Amino acid sequence: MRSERGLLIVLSGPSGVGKGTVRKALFNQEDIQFQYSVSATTRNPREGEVNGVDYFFKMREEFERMIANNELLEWAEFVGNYYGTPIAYVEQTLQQGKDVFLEIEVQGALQVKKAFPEGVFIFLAPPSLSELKSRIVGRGTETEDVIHNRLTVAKEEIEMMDAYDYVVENDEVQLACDRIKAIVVGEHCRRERVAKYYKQMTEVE
Ligand SMILES: Nc1ncnc2c1ncn2[C@@H]1O[C@H](COP(=O)(O)OP(=O)(O)OP(=O)(O)O)[C@@H](O)[C@H]1O
Ligand SMILES: Nc1nc2c(ncn2[C@@H]2O[C@H](COP(=O)(O)O)[C@@H](O)[C@H]2O)c(=O)[nH]1
Repeated sequence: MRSERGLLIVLSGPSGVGKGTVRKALFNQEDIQFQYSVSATTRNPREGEVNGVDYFFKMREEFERMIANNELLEWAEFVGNYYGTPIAYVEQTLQQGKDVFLEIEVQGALQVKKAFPEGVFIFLAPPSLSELKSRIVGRGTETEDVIHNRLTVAKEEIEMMDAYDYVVENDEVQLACDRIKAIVVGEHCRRERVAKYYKQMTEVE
């Protein structure tokens, strides 16, 4: 027995820890049944990124209109650009009983936690700060200034780890994927057990 609404799964963590890499690896696996929520952003597309697949790329004015029209479940300004989660897709998909997967930064994840405390909040942690730095530098997509800013923010974000339900270390991509899948299976089982016992108890009365 599955609960009627899907689970909202939020993967978050500092820039460069490997959220995008782990998310892509997860979605390449055949047994994955989560639906990925594509975010909106005002940042410029990186080489190879496709509008509507990686992000919905927006002008600042368009994004601000989305904020004003309450079209976003959460949004944040991160190192000079807006990022946000379109609410309509998330609501419709959860309503259809499907699990929705968000990959977002920490300010946004904390906003989602307020709106959807029943979500599953996973903090992806680097093996060390020096490894985080080499990953973000090694990716080669940011200027030195942006790297410096992202690392400064990362130190503050790591302090928010405690607000999450789970911490998953991204030492190896496949291991991180396996841990996330195990968390989701465990959460479904836990919620189904609670629903079953709740039904039994209320039937007795
Ligand atoms: N487990 C891992 N071991 C080694 N390198 C990794 C691992 N996971 C990701 N990386 C590398 O680290 C870099 C950053 O990864 P990625 O872009 O996925 O991070 P991110 O958390 O999505 O960053 P951002 O928040 O800035 O978008 C990439 O070059 C990626 O290949
Ligand atoms: N609060 C939100 N953060 C988001 C969203 N989509 C992506 N992100 C996060 O932004 C940073 C930077 O991303 P990048 O693609 O420019 O490297 C990263 O931590 C993403 O996870 C969102 O909808 N809301």
